[in-house]
Amino acid sequence: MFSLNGSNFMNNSVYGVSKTLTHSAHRKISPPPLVAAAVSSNGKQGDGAVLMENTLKEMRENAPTSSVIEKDSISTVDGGVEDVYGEDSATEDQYITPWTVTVASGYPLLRDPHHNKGLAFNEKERDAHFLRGLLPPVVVSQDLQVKKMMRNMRQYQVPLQRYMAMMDLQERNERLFYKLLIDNVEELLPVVYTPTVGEACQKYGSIFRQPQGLFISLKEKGRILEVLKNWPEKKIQVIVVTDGERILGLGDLGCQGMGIPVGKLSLYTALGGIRPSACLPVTIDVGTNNEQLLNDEFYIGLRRRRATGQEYAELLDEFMSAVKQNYGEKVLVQFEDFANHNAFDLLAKYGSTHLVFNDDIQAGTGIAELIALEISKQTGAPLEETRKKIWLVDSKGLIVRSRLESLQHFKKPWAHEHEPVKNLLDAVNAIKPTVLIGSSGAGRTFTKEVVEAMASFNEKPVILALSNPTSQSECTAEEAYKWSEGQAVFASGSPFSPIEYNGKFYASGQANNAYIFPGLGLGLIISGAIRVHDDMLLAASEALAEQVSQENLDNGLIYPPFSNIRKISAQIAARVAAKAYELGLATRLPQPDNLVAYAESCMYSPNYRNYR
Ligand SMILES: NC(=O)C1=CN([C@@H]2O[C@H](COP(=O)(O)OP(=O)(O)OC[C@H]3O[C@@H](n4cnc5c(N)ncnc54)[C@H](OP(=O)(O)O)[C@@H]3O)[C@@H](O)[C@H]2O)C=CC1
Ligand SMILES: CC(=O)C(=O)O
Ligand SMILES: [Mg+2]
Repeated sequence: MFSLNGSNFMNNSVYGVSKTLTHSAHRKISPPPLVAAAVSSNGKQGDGAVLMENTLKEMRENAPTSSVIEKDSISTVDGGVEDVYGEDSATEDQYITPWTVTVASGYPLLRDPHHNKGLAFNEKERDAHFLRGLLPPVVVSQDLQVKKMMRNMRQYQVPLQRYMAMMDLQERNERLFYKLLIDNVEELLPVVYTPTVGEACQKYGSIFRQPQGLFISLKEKGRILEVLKNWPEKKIQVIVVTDGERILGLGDLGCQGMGIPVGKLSLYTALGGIRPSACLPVTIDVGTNNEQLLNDEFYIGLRRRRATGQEYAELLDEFMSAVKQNYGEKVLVQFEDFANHNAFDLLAKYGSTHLVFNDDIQAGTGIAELIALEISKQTGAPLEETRKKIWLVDSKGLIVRSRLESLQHFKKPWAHEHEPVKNLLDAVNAIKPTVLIGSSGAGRTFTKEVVEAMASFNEKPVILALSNPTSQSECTAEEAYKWSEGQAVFASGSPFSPIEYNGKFYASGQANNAYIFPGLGLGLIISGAIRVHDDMLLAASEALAEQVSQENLDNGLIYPPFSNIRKISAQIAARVAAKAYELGLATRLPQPDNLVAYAESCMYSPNYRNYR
């Protein structure tokens, strides 16, 4: 049976060979095990086993005899360890072997984020896994660890410090990281995701400590399959990939965009229950046109201007082919934060050959298309008619018929008959919309006059300021409520704290694709879907809308609280999976009777596992 739930991997089933183990765990070392299992998430032998066996062979040939090892196991006078493999004594021009270390127990176990439990290792585990003395005597529960981490986290005044503390935790103790995130999702989402992740990407070069995710640059052209094989996990189910050209509303951050796939995938796990080992963050580095980064001595990416045209297309094509070759037909690839001059082409090109979607454009101009599709579905009116209910404004003003020739192709369906209107305020006054959605990436474009106009012809104007991070929000929650005199139903891409206006509290919602993609991804995976269809996105939106209670609506909230997100994701996953079966795009047969229960049963739990 297919299961996403945790891993079967137990430390005892994996033999590890490490120099540290030689010294700290076994005073008399037994010969290296004859069979080395490459550590894969399910405990089975992966491709890496071959590499591991080669390393062992090499190690045996180079290793000292057992008598030397016995001598070696005695600490030297100054408390250090003897240089068994000659690494320390080798001069800089001599070659040394980068020994492969797999985790079995002892010190490396404490350094392995996938299995480390810190002070939560119990007495039995401390004995069985050579941890005695490596930890102070106290044994604590995971809940107490969460409590302590949250207390520490709240002491940081600067959001970026919280982000770095969370990233450190992810690198140190993965399950604790996810437990923290799941149990405190409303408080920590703004830390690992928007808005703080935006600042982290801007400063990624300076705060860079441990590499996260896979960096594929033009240097790797012709070798991308090899690069994918360097990634330690073999059973990848979701890839989030960016080329860093449109990071939130912050523009081109080049290679430093990596924070986004890392953050999105942590939400796939925390919010959607996809196993962390099944997630692969990727940044494609084709250069950057950001002069500031090109001149920044700490910039981590290629120091060249962006590749375009054929050079760009070939790299992306090699990547997409390698992904399919390495992980199969059913790996989900989410394109993230590509500039729209590439995003639409990539989606069109790979939509029919790969399991791909783009949560920006399928929720950007895509928002308009999905709303039109949904109205058409609910009313039976033709799509061409329902599109006419939706008007778009770009940097040049209202999108109208007379501009048709000069419009990018994705704007053309929205060019309706109307005289030209140059700015948003005039457009709002001319169209008198009931809902105003901002995804301009340009902060403060919903001015006082615009909000007042919305409030003048709507009892409850719906105002959605989707642009991220907070600095790019079209208006703040306070502005929306104040300028509309408390009438607005407001939600924003990055969260705002509740606002007090005229003695009343207004809590706004977070209109963010994070509600959708984790559940969508889970639904695609549990059904074994081979393509993403627009109807699946609609099914996901409908499932989300059904989670909004009357109480939420009465409080002016058009989104359910994030605190229920795992239940919401299971509902979304079930609806997406059902749609995949209905459309004949599901390959995991037979269809489970109860898709919600099945989705829930597949979700990763961050609770610690017991080790034999
Ligand atoms: N909340 C969420 O879940 C999501 C939020 N976003 C956010 O949306 C923002 C935009 O992303 P994306 O659509 O990919 O960006 P793009 O740059 O592709 O598109 C921005 C659009 O806004 C228009 N625009 C820019 N400035 C103005 C202005 N002053 N007045 C009117 N229109 C303007 C541009 O016009 P022109 O074409 O003429 O240049 C363009 O059509 C980002 O901040 C991103 O973070 C994105 C995805 C999901
Ligand atoms: C939320 C998101 O995907 C964005 O702002 O780009
Ligand atoms: Mg995005």
